[in-house]
Amino acid sequence: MPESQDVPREEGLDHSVSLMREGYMYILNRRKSFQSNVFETRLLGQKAICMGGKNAAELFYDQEKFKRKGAAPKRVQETLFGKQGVQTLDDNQHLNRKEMFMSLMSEENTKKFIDIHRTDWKKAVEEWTGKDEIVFYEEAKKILCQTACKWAGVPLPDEELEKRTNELASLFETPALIGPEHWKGRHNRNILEAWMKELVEKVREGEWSPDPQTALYTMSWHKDVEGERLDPHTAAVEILNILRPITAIAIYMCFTVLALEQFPEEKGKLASEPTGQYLQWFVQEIRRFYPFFPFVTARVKKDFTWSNYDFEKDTLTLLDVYGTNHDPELWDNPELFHPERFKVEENSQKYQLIPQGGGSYVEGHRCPGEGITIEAMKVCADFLLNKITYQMPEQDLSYSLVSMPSKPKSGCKFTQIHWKQ
Ligand code: HEM
Repeated sequence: MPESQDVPREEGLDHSVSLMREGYMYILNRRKSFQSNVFETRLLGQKAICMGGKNAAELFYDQEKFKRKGAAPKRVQETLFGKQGVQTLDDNQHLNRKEMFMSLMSEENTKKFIDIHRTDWKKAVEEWTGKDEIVFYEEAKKILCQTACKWAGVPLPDEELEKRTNELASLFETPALIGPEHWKGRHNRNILEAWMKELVEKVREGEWSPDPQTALYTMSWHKDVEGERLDPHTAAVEILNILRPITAIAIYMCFTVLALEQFPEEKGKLASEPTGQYLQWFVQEIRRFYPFFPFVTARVKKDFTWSNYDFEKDTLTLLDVYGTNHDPELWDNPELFHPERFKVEENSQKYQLIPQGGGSYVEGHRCPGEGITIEAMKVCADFLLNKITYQMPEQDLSYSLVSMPSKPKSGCKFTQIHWKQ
């Protein structure tokens, strides 16, 4: 599909309803029917540009051309992101904040994360073996919430685990819902921010001393571009920017279960390749193949022309994340689950495989948690394949391409869980 000479325009007053109705496929459907990787439409009562593909991703991550200020819809800020977080910053302020996140992702800290996570998995499996049935999604969220809090230096008594897991999960489960279900997410954000704010104040007053490598310590003492400490609310938002997405890896873990169920031949391939290379490809393919983020948003920073199209300052712009990962121009048989496609290194390129954003980690808005997401998924695959046996009773494992975020409908029920001998 060309970045068209005449960028097509979707006629009509507003297409927000179509976006909700078509979900992950909204942009790709139109890119295909317009035969163009860029088109203009109207969303949320304003003009919007939608684009997808490798060249569009490269353009979208050009910090000179796009900004994030004012780009996230209110319902997303009030649940998923929070206000004043790194997602909403530009230029030096963003760089300063992003360096703070990246300082947590060192090799040593990643190793610490993996060790904690393995321990939490073992503890959880001990409990599962005494139960008739578990819903894997619910259990994975608890394991991840526990790991996230330990790794971030946030104290979490066992009796609060379920409550905090549910609160954190509602931040990513409710942004696209309507009515009371959505308001639950907003309410829980207020509760969680108050919890984190109190902890930051305790750290600053010397009442709680987390390890200096942790998010709680780092965000409590971080200084912004003016050399000032973050206000406690902003520090709280950023600590939640660690705890929430780690808990959300449960969705990818469910898709890991599903991939092993839908494509059982993968088990043999994973078993016969001891170096871990195939596991890396398998995890990459899960992140490419299954839906998570449908798109990401920005606004045009200043007027510019690209492929004969005039991008006007402040126009809302959506980059098609799901559609780029399923783009027939970039992927052979994109609807085929085929981990071997990652043998070709270019396929992991920074503007092609973009389930967690594209471009640079430090200068751009690409997800800083990509590395630990991949590691957590590998730990999960190792437990499912090598450490435990389980049965999956009859259940609805289908997933929707409309509800966001999507996951297998049953949540993946397991019975007869045992340690592998
Ligand atoms: C569950 C799997 C995850 C998915 C699907 C995911 C996806 C994404 C996406 C699509 C973006 C936006 C990129 C953009 O705006 O251009 C993002 C940004 C971000 N993610 Fe993740 N993420 C995941 C896990 C994580 C983890 C584990 C962490 C932290 C430990 C994390 C922290 C962040 C932060 C702080 C940002 C904002 C970065 C910035 O604006 O500079 N994410 N993620």
